[in-house]
This record gives sequence, C-alpha cells and structure tokens, in this order.
Amino acid sequence: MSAKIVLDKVTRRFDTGRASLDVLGGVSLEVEDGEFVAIVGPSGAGKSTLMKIVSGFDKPSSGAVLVDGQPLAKPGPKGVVISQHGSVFPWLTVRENLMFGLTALPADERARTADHYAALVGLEGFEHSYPRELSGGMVKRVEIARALAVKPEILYMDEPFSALDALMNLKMRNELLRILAVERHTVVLITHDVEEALYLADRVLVLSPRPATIQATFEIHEPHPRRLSTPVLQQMKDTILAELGVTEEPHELRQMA
Ligand SMILES: Nc1ncnc2c1ncn2[C@@H]1O[C@H](COP(=O)(O)OP(=O)(O)OP(=O)(O)O)[C@@H](O)[C@H]1O
Repeated sequence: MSAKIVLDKVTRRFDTGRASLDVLGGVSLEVEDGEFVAIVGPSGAGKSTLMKIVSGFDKPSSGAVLVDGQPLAKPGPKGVVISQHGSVFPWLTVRENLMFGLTALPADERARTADHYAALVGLEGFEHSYPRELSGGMVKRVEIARALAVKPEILYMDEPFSALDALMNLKMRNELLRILAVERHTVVLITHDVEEALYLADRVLVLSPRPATIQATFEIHEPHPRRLSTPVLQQMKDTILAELGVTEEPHELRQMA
C-alpha cells in the first residue's frame, strides 16, 4: 500500500524583489496511514514553510505533494491544521465553536457531536462557556476538539503547544496521546522542541539548515507513556541535538535519510 502523504523532492524559493531565498532544498518523505511523524529543525530552517506546503496552503516551487496518491493542490477536506496561534472564535461558546465546521449535519447531531468532542478533551460542563472564561490550556483543548470533530484523516500540528506555559505544554502532550489512542489519525507535527518530538512521535525527521532537506531519521519504538529519561530516548535526544548543531558529534544511532 502506498503512503498516506508523499513529498517528492519538494523545493520552495521565495523571490523578494532583487533577492531570492532557497528555503526548501528538496524535501522527500513518506508518512504512513496512522503514523505520527515529527519534523524538527533549527529556527528559520523552513519548518513553517514546509507545514504550509504539506497541508496545501502553499505550493512547492518544484516537486510534488501527494495525499492518498493524489496531488494536493489546495487545503483538502482530509486534513486540519492546529497551530500555535490558535483559531477559536472568541464570540462563540465552546459548543458553538465545535459545531462550526459541522454544517453538513442536522442541528441536533451537530450539538451531540460537539458535546462528544468537548467531553473527549475534558471540557464537559464548559459547553456554554466563552473562550475568555477558559484557561489557555482549555482554549487549546477547544481547538483540538474542533479539529477532531470534523473527523480529519490528517492532523497537521505546527508548534501546537508552544504558546502554553511549560506545565500546560506537558499536560497537553499527554492529552493528545490519550485522544490519539481513542481516535487514531495520521499526524504531522512540526516543532523546534526535540523532547516534544521524542515524547509523541513514531518517527522524528531532522531538517538541515536552509535550504532544508531531511538530514536524519529516527524511528522510535518505545511504548507510551514514554519516559524521556530512558537511555534510548536520552541517547536519541543527544544525537538529534548534535544533528542540529547544538551539541557535539552525532552518535551512531543516526541513520541517514
Ligand atoms: N512568504 C515569504 N516570503 C519571503 N520569505 C519568506 C516567506 N515565508 C518565509 N520566508 C523566509 O523563509 C525562511 C524560513 O521561514 P520559516 O517560517 O519557514 O522558518 P521556521 O523554521 O518555521 O522558523 P522559526 O522556527 O523561527 O519559526 C525565513 O528566512 C523566512 O524569512
């Protein structure tokens, strides 16, 4: 069976008047159905650019993006993006936010579906609250629930928890894993946080500096819940940090992509 998502030699160049910037230098990757792939890279490497391309919000300068074997020309109904900026509507209640994308359903089913996903993310009892009445973590849960309510096949997550404080960030990682255990999705996570990637993903891809390519790939076979202090994950973290140029020599765990 072919992969859920395929990127084939994707490049992206920005031409800004006199200058041009090669941001992606030929990114190739495959994401299997149901797989959780994290992409880490240094600041400015082109992570957000890659996320826009893989989710269909931007087009590559050359190369191809396929979802289920079909070229992706624009954001498709199969995927939903969750970003650090958040996108809940402040003037709508939790339930109304969750009902927003469910226009195809009859009204009572929309409300039932909204309440189901509110409960799934631990917001039972807050269906009639407005975002301003919730904590930052609760608003993030509304966003996740809203993304899940439309039953996307793919979740694209761009630094989803980076605007949260450290404790809430850790809590949301576990929430996400708990939800994914109930409703399996294909996930592409883009993050600068190596520990977040190691905690969550089945596979971690490391981007090179600009023009970015996939520099190294790490398969993670540790079961959830993971402890980042286990020797294998600790060693992977050291190796990835070395790949990113933050610490010394890469370890032999590295496999070239
Ligand atoms: N629309 C655009 N036009 C021109 N240049 C752009 C555009 N979008 C991004 N860039 C440039 O591409 C480079 C990569 O940007 P991008 O936001 O993808 O990096 P990033 O890895 O997500 O960075 P960070 O981790 O700091 O958020 C930057 O130098 C940025 O200035």
